[in-house]
Amino acid sequence: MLETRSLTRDFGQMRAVDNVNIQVKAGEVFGLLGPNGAGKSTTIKMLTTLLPPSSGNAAIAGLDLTHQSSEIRRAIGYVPQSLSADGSLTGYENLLIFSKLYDIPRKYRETRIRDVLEFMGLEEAAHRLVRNYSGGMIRRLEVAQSMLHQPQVLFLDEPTVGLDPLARSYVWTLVKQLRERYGTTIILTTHFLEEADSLCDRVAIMQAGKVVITGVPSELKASLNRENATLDDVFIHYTGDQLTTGGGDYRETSRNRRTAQRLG
Ligand SMILES: Nc1ncnc2c1ncn2[C@@H]1O[C@H](COP(=O)(O)OP(=O)(O)OP(=O)(O)O)[C@@H](O)[C@H]1O
Repeated sequence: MLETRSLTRDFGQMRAVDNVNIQVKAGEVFGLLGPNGAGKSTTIKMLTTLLPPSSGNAAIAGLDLTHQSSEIRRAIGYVPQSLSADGSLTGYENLLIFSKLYDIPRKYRETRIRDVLEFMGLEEAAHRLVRNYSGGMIRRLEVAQSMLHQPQVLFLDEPTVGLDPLARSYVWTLVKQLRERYGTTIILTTHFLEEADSLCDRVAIMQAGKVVITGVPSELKASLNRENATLDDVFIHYTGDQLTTGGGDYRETSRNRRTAQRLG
């Protein structure tokens, strides 16, 4: 369903994503993990056609990233880290705008909107202003927006950042159900490794732009040959001590805090 070939992105002298090769099968939940600044969001931005690669390419749903970007946009959904719902509109109105953006024929709009509202548990809140929603409800609305056109591949960039544990676990449950009900292939980034462990079929750990290891969480843990190894242990094993290697700059820190603040 998705394959990258030496996908690379430079910002000036800095190589943010360095020859990344990943393959994701149809219906998989695939986690992109890594410390702050590892290149996860930049990879997702390239795969969602928002940022052109400096070199390399990818195929998504059988489409070529470089030459078929508008077709790819129809085949994918994307929930960015930053806010993608309008607080001055109701949930229903936000969904209506997205259904028009996605060119969903008028006769299907109402049914699709009703379906995603029901799926995300937002029917009762549909006609309330989004600025009065909780952080968890906003995230669920954003996922609802991104699945209106029934995408084959859904990208979620830190879907649970800034949410309390209960709201987080609800979002994860919905992600699981999304795959089960619609067979959607899901590619997500997260810093919650325990959750990635229980949710993702496979993960790739990135550091300094490169994928350092890819695998099934249970196999990665077993490969450490340590009793009760966790995905945290795997992460530390492959990325080293982040206190000595940086771990995010001012721009990332302020962006993450803003995201956490608006959802918190
Ligand atoms: N528009 C940009 N201009 C310049 N540098 C950028 C830009 N976007 C990202 N970078 C840099 O690219 C590197 C990778 O950033 P990216 O946001 O992809 O990391 P990340 O793994 O998603 O981090 P986080 O977990 O904090 O979201 C970082 O060093 C970052 O400062």
